[in-house]
Amino acid sequence: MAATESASAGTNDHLITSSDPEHPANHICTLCRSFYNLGWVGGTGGGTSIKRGPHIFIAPSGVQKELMQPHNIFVLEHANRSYLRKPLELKPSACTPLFLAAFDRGAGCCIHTHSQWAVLVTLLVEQEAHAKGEDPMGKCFEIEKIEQIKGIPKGRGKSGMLGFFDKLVVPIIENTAHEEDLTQSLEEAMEKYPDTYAVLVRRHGVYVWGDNVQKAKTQAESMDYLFRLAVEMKRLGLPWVA
Ligand SMILES: CSCCC(=O)C(=O)COP(=O)(O)O
Ligand SMILES: [Zn+2]
Repeated sequence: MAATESASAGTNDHLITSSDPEHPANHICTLCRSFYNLGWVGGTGGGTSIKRGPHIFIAPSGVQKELMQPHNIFVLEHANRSYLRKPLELKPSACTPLFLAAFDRGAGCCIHTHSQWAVLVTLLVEQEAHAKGEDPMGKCFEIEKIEQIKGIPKGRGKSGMLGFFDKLVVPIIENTAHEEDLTQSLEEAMEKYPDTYAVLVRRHGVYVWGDNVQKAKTQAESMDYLFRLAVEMKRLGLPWVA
């Protein structure tokens, strides 16, 4: 269902006004500043969305994500996809339908990064498939026996985290000309790999989500650590799986 605008979308400043640093409108701005410093959301790419109660908080599209202020944040009613708050002269993030795909499946926060490590991993998986004479489409990034895998949960509806001897499998989808056109293939990957908390986008980046902000952040950091390590392992000729 596409998002629509409610009659009062220009007002409702109370929805984004709080002295609590963990209020989603404040938290999105703080997180994006730290993600910018990690190289995740530079050049306006990438972003973060948080769901609290019935409301989804969304950054504007095409803005410098590290400079956003709470008054720039959109608020969407999850149940009927209608905007309760729509800052004038701004458009909601093009990632909104992708964030919604994660929220529809129970996530509390979704992080989209343009990390170069994520992009490189998608290229290395593609290169390896070509080297074997295989079709890279539908291939996943797989890695095992690395301690940081323990930073990723076992799966939706399962308790606990992956163990050292578990294999982490992250599906990869093909990029499209427009961010929103990724939605169908992202949802297909989510259905095909119901345990995944991340989907890589070839030559683009990664979507990582979690039950809440803390978990999504931990998972995004763990994933990025593993992507970076995987790139360095490949450079050294070390295999990702035994
Ligand atoms: C140079 S960024 C291109 C768009 C993109 O991939 C992205 O993640 C940012 O989308 P938004 O609409 O949130 O600016
Ligand atoms: Zn993007």
